Amino acid sequence: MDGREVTKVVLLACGSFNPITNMHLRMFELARDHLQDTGQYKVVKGIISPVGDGYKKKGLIEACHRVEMARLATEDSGWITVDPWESLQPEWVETAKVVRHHYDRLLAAEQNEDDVDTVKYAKKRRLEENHSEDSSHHRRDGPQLMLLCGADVLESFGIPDMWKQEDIAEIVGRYGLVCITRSGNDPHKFIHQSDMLWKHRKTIHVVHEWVTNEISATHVRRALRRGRSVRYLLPDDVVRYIQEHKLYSAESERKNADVILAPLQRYTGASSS
Ligand SMILES: Nc1ncnc2c1ncn2[C@@H]1O[C@H](COP(=O)(O)OP(=O)(O)OP(=O)(O)O)[C@@H](O)[C@H]1O
Ligand SMILES: NC(=O)c1ccc[n+]([C@@H]2O[C@H](COP(=O)(O)O)[C@@H](O)[C@H]2O)c1
Repeated sequence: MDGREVTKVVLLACGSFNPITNMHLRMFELARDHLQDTGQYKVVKGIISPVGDGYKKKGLIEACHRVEMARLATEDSGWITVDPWESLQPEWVETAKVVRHHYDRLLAAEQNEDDVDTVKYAKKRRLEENHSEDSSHHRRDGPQLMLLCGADVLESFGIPDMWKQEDIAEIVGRYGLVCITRSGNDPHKFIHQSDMLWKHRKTIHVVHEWVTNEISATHVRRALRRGRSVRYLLPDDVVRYIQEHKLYSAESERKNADVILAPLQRYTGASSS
């Protein structure tokens, strides 16, 4: 240690997790190693937040199953947990709102710890109230919340009408982003080509996954539909759960097939057919 302060970090991953794969779990390990290697951060918790049914992505099975599979997958982890809040919302929730929700919960937990120390709490509250987009989050002495995602999600920031610009600015500027490379994506180039991401490049941590690992949930669902083994792509308990509940068939893959994805419905005013 060189005397620099170490910031505690909570990593939040939002996604379909349809179903959760070993790669989703590996993302957390890669991100933790990367951040801790800098000597600036200590990752204290990981949160998986499966999206709600209102997201209406093609083939998205019921949230209760996706949450339960994520719970089974993380049962043995000492630091990764599943949070069902987002999955229980009746409508799709924008990711910036999900991040805010978890940040508020972290603040509330700190507040409970600090209740005895009113001077310290008042100071912290003042810092929060005077926050600017860029800095308040990093001045707190409690854990910092960062969004964890794959490079495909970072590159989706560039899809017209998919994300609000102010949401992107809030996520990368106020909280921070950890992005795992994925084959077919070039996050460094993407950041370089975006003025907004370039401005916030110091709070975007790109983690290079050298062992190219293209496990995707799409690939897993396809294998299941065809009666192929998915063992070693998913935790054994998740494989058993899928078999017991007969999840993922040609029929489940047709779910939402004719529906416009919720973010596009919201921003373009388009309605589902
Ligand atoms: N192989 C991978 N490498 C890096 N990131 C990944 C990988 N698989 C999933 N992720 C990331 O995990 C998060 C949740 O992903 P999601 O549930 O959409 O999985 P997915 O495999 O991309 O799903 P689908 O194939 O259904 O689109 C996203 O941020 C996504 O980028
Ligand atoms: N505008 C937004 O906040 C926005 C847009 C698109 C996707 N997302 C989120 O990104 C994640 C993407 O998941 P998938 O890769 O499974 O589609 C989901 O958690 C979804 O809610 C957020």
